Amino acid sequence: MADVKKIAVIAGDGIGPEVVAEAIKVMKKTEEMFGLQFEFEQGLFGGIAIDEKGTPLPQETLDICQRADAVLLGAVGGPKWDNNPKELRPETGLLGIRKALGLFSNIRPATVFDCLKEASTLKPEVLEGTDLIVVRELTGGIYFGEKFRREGANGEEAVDTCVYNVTEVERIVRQAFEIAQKRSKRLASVDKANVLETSRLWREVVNRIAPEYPDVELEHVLVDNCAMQLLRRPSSFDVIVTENMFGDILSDEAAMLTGSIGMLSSASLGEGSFGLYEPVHGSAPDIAGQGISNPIATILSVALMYRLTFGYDAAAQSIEDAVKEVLDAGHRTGDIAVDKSKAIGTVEMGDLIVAALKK
Ligand SMILES: NC(=O)c1ccc[n+]([C@@H]2O[C@H](COP(=O)([O-])OP(=O)(O)OC[C@H]3O[C@@H](n4cnc5c(N)ncnc54)[C@H](O)[C@@H]3O)[C@@H](O)[C@H]2O)c1
Ligand SMILES: CC(C)[C@H](C(=O)O)[C@@H](O)C(=O)O
Ligand SMILES: [Mg+2]
Repeated sequence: MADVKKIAVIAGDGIGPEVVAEAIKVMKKTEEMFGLQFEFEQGLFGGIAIDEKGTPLPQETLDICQRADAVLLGAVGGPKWDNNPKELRPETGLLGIRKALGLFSNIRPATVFDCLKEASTLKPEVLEGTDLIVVRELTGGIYFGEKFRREGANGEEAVDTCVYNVTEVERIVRQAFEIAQKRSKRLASVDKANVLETSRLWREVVNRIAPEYPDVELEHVLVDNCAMQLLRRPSSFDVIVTENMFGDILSDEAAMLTGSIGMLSSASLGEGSFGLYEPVHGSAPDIAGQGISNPIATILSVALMYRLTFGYDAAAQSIEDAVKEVLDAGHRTGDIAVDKSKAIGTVEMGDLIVAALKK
């Protein structure tokens, strides 16, 4: 039996609780099969925490996360809280937890399953061989810079500042080079160095670090061009490293290569093995409560947790193989179904993946 690992579960809003329930089902099955032991502790987070505790990230939820070995997060947000002031927005809780836990590195793999090529809006031949990772800086940049309103010469103005220091760039870029070294050894650093000072600093740091990784082929790509090349030649990318906001946008774009945002898992990491694992998608208010959301992004996030935090590689592989087997057999939730009339629900997809797990 492996040691007991503490998992903080913060399911959040909208489809968050639905997809997290399926991921926990998978974790429980792998406990039996692989001799793993988890202790789950639930915390209120996001809009539901605003409603019940008056803040999106209650201290007790942060405490649960801080005493855990890993965090499993669903999603936050919804129209109910969209007009709230900043400190009473679910998204502020999400940024707060990333910052409080020091999770500066967000790893978002976009792997195209062969059998899902027809689910993408792109031509199958363009997608052939696409398997990339977006490494997104997660605790800096415009998300965390000073924000304020002021009275300008022409009336009210809003200001968002974007700040990066050398240390913040160095640590994420080193991680990206190291990830690239373990993969196809190609790194695309994405910036807007033709316009932004933060991007010029970013590029300088990348160029200074690059000689330490001579086996990795480096290209600099401007973000607007990258957005285009992701659709034109997605399979030529291996690891993409970029700042916070560019990474947010490019990872949703990369999701469309896989067929749906419901397929994209993520790991948020700091210096040690502790990590927060969540699907890339949001709370999907348009489909919440209908039992039709795709739980695969969250289930694949568990596989990332097993590999990156716990080193449970066999159990991680079993989850990834089970997902592939279920998709190969033709089972689809609505977001990835070509024939929507044959789509299955969230719980059914979770059950099929649990049944396909093998030791
Ligand atoms: N990490 C997070 O918690 C997170 C991430 C993104 C957005 N959000 C929040 O979620 C709310 C909704 O945002 P949005 O609509 O821009 O993005 P979204 O990702 O929630 O939804 C975008 C579209 O993708 C679909 N979709 C998303 N996940 C799906 C799944 N698992 N299965 C099937 N379809 C899925 C939705 O139905 C919707 O049509 C907002 O409040 C936003 O701030 C939260
Ligand atoms: C909800 C929002 C704050 C968040 C982000 O922009 O980081 C989301 O879009 C994501 O990609 O995790
Ligand atoms: Mg996003």
